[in-house]
Amino acid sequence: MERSRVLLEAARIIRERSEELATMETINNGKSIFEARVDIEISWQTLEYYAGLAGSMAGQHVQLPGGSFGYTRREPLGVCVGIGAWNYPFQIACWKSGPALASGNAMVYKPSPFTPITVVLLAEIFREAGAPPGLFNVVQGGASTGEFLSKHPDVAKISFTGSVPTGSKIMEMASKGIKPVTLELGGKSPLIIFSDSDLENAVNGAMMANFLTQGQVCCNGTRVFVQSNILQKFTEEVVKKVKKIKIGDPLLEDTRMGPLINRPQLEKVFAFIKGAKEQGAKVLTGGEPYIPEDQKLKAGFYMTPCVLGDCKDDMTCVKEEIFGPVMSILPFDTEEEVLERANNSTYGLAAGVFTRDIQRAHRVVASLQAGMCFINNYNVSPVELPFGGYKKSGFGRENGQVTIEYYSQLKTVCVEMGKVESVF
Ligand SMILES: NC(=O)c1ccc[n+]([C@@H]2O[C@H](COP(=O)([O-])OP(=O)(O)OC[C@H]3O[C@@H](n4cnc5c(N)ncnc54)[C@H](O)[C@@H]3O)[C@@H](O)[C@H]2O)c1
Ligand SMILES: NCCCC=O
Repeated sequence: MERSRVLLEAARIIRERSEELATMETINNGKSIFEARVDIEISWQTLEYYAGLAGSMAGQHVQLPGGSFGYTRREPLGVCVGIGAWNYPFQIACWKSGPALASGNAMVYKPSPFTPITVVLLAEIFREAGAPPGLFNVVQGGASTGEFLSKHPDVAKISFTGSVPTGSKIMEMASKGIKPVTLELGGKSPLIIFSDSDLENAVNGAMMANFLTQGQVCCNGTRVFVQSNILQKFTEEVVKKVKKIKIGDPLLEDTRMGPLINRPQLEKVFAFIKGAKEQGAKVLTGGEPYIPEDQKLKAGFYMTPCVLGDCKDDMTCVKEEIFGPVMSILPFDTEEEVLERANNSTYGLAAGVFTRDIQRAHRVVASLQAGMCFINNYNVSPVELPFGGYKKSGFGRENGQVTIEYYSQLKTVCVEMGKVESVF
């Protein structure tokens, strides 16, 4: 209950300072203030949710023959390391620290060097909320700092959010110390639109699946499979909407797309688009540098959101995570065919299906190889639901009750009420 009170107070402070924190997050990352507000809301909800679970952690009592019994205790792991990506800096820190602290651990958190600011505010908030000094710590730095933390003998667990190659290195380092890891990695998720869908809903779902945070979202549904008989109509509607996305100063109320995180990321996205064209895809809209009129924004890393048509499954833009505002549209004919193609990926973070046929919706998600599946929506993140990947998208979960298991260990106590029956 003591942990719960600290988390609840931290959530209250975040709520109270939400406008300031959202503004700082926009400056930190470049996402629109509109989206940053949602991130901050999800963040305080996360702390509230785990505050609720903190007081209810309990073991099991098990009766054994002869009056003997056993019981289990759920115990903290110790010092947990959190290593975060730059796309959701404050929210990722809350997704990790909420369950870690609720379970009785301490945390050392390393944000991405591209977004170092807001997690420091989170550390101040935890202190103000009554967390003892040293319970939640921030260490700034890049790869070498992450490696130092991952190899440190005093660290009991590593929770990592980032790319597959770095995740693989983290796992290797953790294996040397036999440390548990949670890996929240990248994705190339399928979004399947059946022709019986509510078209407007499906188009809105595809927009949500591709263009939040300048397309730099791990679970984005970037492989949009559309049933052939609605391909033309769907594509026209998507392109119309994408052209209307307001790009510009992310601190302005009506902006929906700010700059990408940095120059290398922007160049990487352009290289994917160039490669897509060379492999035969057609740019239906966007994919160009965008120079805002406002003088102070001219050096920003802006681009116009892009839709690619005439895509094929074996194109690089369809197989690899782009991590930018680029949607690839792929036609399909049958359910069986689309399932096979959707699952033909080394990733398995998320997937979505739009259909009015309820049986089909559940049948399809049951066959999708993805940890987070959406039916008739995409990219909503309720803290009550576990989030995480299959295959190379990682393992372990964030959010939901199950995450407590990833931040604690189970001790079993066996109690003898009779005499020891020695065989010697
Ligand atoms: N599954 C999820 O929940 C989720 C959420 C957000 C982002 N992501 C993924 O993250 C990637 C983008 O983020 P990124 O570019 O920051 O990823 P990244 O792997 O380059 O870096 C992530 C973090 O790891 C640190 N790091 C880099 N090299 C390291 C090393 N050798 N040892 C220890 N730490 C190291 C970085 O400094 C950063 O803090 C994308 O692939 C995206 O899909 C996944
Ligand atoms: N909605 C937050 C998803 C985090 C992945 O990038």
